[in-house]
Amino acid sequence: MDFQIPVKLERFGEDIKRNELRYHHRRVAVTKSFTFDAAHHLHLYEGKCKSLHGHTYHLSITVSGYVDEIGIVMDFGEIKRLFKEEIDARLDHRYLNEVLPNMNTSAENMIVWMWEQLDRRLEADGWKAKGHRLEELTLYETPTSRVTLKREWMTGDE
Ligand SMILES: Nc1nc2c(c(=O)[nH]1)N=C([C@H](O)[C@H](O)COP(=O)(O)OP(=O)(O)OP(=O)(O)O)CN2
Ligand SMILES: [Zn+2]
Repeated sequence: MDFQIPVKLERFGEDIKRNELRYHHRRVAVTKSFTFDAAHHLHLYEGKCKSLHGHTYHLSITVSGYVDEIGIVMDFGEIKRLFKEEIDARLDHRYLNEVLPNMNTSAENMIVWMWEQLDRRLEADGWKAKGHRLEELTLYETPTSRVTLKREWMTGDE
């Protein structure tokens, strides 16, 4: 039996092709946000945070790259996989002073450590060779306290 593509559907396909031509190779940033829970205390700190306590941390990861043939920069699911393997698997429901023994577990120190893990992983998985870059991380320690790290501050391009 002959199958005919309806004219309307054919036109839709043409529209998609035109869209590809227009947006392919545009650099766009994609962001995905996550939470994890952990306990910690601060050394060299006078105040309540020198005692053991916990947070539900919120982390937003932003990666930029070129829009590909199907119209995406990086699957949000892929960012989730990086987060799960590099951050969540190591920090969720852990005592941070134990799993990050060489640093004081301030939000500032933690976000630089997270940057190093994610950036190394983008390199190792071949994303950087395709032009992808880690652009920005934002880490909320509480709903009102957050730290931010941008690519230019890590590379000295500011
Ligand atoms: N610059 C930083 N200051 C503080 C950090 C830090 O990592 N970097 N950490 C802490 C404590 O670990 C803890 O996060 C308390 O933070 P804070 O915002 O003071 O939390 P509160 O819930 O008390 O905030 P309020 O909104 O004022 O109730 C301390 N400082
Ligand atoms: Zn804290």
